[in-house]
Amino acid sequence: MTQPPKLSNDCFALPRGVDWTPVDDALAMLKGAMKTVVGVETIDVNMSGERILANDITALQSNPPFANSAVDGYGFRFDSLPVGEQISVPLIDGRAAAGQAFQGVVPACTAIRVLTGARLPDGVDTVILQEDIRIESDHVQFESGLKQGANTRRAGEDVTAGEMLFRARHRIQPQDIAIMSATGVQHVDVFKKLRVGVLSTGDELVSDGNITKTAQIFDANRPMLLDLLTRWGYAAVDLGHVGDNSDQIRKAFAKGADIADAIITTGGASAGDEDHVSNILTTEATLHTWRVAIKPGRPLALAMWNDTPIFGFPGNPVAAFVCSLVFARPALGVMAGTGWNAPRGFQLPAAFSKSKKAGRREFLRARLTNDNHVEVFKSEGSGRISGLSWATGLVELPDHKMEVCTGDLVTFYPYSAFGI
Ligand SMILES: Nc1nc2c(c(=O)[nH]1)N[C@H]1C(S)=C(S)[C@@H](COP(=O)(O)OP(=O)(O)OC[C@H]3O[C@@H](n4cnc5c(N)ncnc54)[C@H](O)[C@@H]3O)O[C@H]1N2
Ligand code: MOO
Repeated sequence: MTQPPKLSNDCFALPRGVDWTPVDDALAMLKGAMKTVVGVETIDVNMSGERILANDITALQSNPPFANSAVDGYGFRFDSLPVGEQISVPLIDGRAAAGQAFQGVVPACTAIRVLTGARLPDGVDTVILQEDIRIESDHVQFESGLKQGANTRRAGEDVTAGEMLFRARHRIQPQDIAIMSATGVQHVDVFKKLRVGVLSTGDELVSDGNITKTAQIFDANRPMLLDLLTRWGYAAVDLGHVGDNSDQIRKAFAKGADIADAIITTGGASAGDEDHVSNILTTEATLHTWRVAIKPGRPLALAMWNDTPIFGFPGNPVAAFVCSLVFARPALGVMAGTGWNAPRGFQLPAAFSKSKKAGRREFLRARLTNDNHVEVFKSEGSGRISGLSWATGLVELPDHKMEVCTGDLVTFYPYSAFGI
């Protein structure tokens, strides 16, 4: 009688004889396989948040466009001032305010009222704060000691007309909209939004309404991933959910490939009796990588359905989330036009200790303690969704590492490193 295999009781063990793909190899494969698939459109700059520039952008005018006052005060020509410790110059009629330029030339050795943002009148190159003067007999009086040009902003001191603001492939942030607007850029050429379909699979799932059968659960992955994709600036396409049924899954893939540029599915990715996603992708699509040495997320499929990439992620929500950040994010970035963006992590001391198997990369839900150590969530269970909200990022334990001790430097990626 043949003996059963030795007990592993570790669904993350990397069994002998299976070709486990290291995370870096899977990422390199993805990087090589992806290309930008979206066209270009011209849009108003004020609608361009999170969009990806298709061309370089240069300033159409300088910022500031003209020399102006940085404060409310009094302006004069510096080198016309009388010499001495106490200075007194006549105040002329008129004033310069933001949006209301003074018409005329301020005579030498006189001062004029100026307000913050006012174009510097001709004949003025320096401004004194109103708090530093007194006015007596229509004269502005103050102590010497100012520098020429004080309290003024030079034309173009921030950006000059023609200067490069952003390179193509830059993802536009709110602050970018400010500098483009300030420098007269009103329209930008951006890549059309990448359309990414999200499909949940599993007989147990319920999307809306109430759970009616004893073995049903609410679909957590699809709303999470749709929101994630929206935050990344993509058009998230809800492909709904289908049961563990090959025909339904096949139909959903075909529909998804018609209306989206890429598809993320969750569930059915491992090799169980009802894991139809893996079966279909293995037999009917071009499967690029399968069984990646990562925890969570070991059973994951990266496949091409005709020309449409399908990311087949595990059903466990934590694994679906982590795999989306690690694999889908950079790959979708290439498809959408930003190029491959690896997350930037920080080396910080661990507030935890842990043993792990060599040969697989692990991502744990993590956050920073008050003294900037990295602490991890109490459980590694990849159905423990609440830990994703407890955490403020992920800690990455490298493939080769077997032991992490308190105080060891570990790589912490705040969620913002993944664009969320
Ligand atoms: N004998 C083994 N069993 C399992 C292994 C293994 O190596 N040997 N690996 C485990 C790991 S790790 C994972 S991850 C899962 C991956 O399985 P599937 O991708 O086939 O996912 P499912 O079985 O469909 O679902 C797993 C789990 O997640 C729940 N789920 C699925 N979709 C959703 C959703 N949209 N919202 C909320 N929860 C969802 C599902 O009900 C299951 O509980 O396989 C393990 N088993
Ligand atoms: O790898 Mo499974 O990834 O725990 O949830």
